[in-house]
Amino acid sequence: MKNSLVVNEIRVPNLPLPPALTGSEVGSFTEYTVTERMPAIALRVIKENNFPPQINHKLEQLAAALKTGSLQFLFPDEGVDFSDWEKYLQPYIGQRWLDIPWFVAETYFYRLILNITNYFIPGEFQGLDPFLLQKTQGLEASIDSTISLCSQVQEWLDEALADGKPSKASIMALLYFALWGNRVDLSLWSAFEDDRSKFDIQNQLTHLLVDDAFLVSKLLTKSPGQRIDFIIDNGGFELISDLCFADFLLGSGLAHQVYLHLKPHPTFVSDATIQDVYQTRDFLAEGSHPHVKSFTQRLTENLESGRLILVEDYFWTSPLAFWELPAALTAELAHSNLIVVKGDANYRRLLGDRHWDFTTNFADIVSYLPAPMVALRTLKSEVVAGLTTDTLAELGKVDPEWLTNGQWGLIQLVI
Ligand SMILES: O=P(O)(O)OC[C@@]1(O)O[C@H](CO)[C@@H](O)[C@@H]1O
Repeated sequence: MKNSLVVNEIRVPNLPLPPALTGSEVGSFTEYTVTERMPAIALRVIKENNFPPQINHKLEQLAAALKTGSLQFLFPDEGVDFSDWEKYLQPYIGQRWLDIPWFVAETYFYRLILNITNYFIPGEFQGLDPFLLQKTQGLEASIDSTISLCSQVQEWLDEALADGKPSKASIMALLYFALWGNRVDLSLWSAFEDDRSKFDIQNQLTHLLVDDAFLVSKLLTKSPGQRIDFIIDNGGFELISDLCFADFLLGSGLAHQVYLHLKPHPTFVSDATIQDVYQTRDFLAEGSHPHVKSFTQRLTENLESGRLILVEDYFWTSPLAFWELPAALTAELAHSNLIVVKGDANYRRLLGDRHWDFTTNFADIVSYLPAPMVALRTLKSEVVAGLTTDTLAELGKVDPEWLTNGQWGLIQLVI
């Protein structure tokens, strides 16, 4: 962990911290999210569930408060993190949702939805995922892509067995799938259906702002039998892409153990929990395609043997910056040979959701990490680091919405 500072036993970036994003930035995507997208998410919870009127009324009040209102505190519930949230919110109580750091507002917004819907209260709605309908629909919509990906992984595993080692091309392809997972459809496969190892990489590469995929494949093939840790993002096909990647890492011998770090409760609508992994496995096991069935059998074997380990921690649903990782989690991740950080919200956490100059050296910010890390992120928010001025000039010309439309990606490795 080069050039990181130690402050109160927490390693922080050895750079002055820029201000955090807030919803009060007029005309920003952050403002649009807090004033439009988040209220719509709260109202959709009403539509997609059968909560009683008193719960629905509180959800309507929350939706209305986001635009101009002030933060309300959690109603007492039995959530493990209840007292932590009292601490997190202390500096912000009474302030407008728009004026507090966006990452605090957003992580808290989802915790408040669970508070309102009695997720942590014994009774009819305890443990009920308010976003379950969207997660189920996402799974059902990804069947074709899942069959294609499981068939391709089977082919790559057979090749690795025959050649005595996995190909870098297969590792890179799985990195691209893990990156674009939440929008993959069959259009990603090459026009030549019979040669799926070359799925539409040309399109991928033109939309990658930083592509360290080859360097990651070199790191993974340098010494097989490693421990790889995934900081997981969304459920649905993105989770299936991550599970396929883990399947390949274990099946090809590149990894002897893979950890999946999941959310301890539903959040950000589609973020995956341990329960989502089992529900995804069970859903896929019901299918009849042989490659999907063998994938789910290997998944079960890897879970039962302890080669694939599912863990959760309330840090991943907290508003804390990645550099505020608790000591126990830092010590755990220090055992990893590579930490794979998935998605936009986890990337925002890596950077503390702050206004870094986009050309700031990415490694200088995330220098606090206890192991090598690769970020796989499609851009959906106005936070980024590690770009060149040429890239920025080009992007401004070709796509003014490049920061937030999810059409551009990063594979950024920090050793
Ligand atoms: O972590 P993901 O699922 O990739 O993206 C989640 C997210 O970054 O997307 C939205 C921005 O569009 C934010 O509200 C939220 O933080």
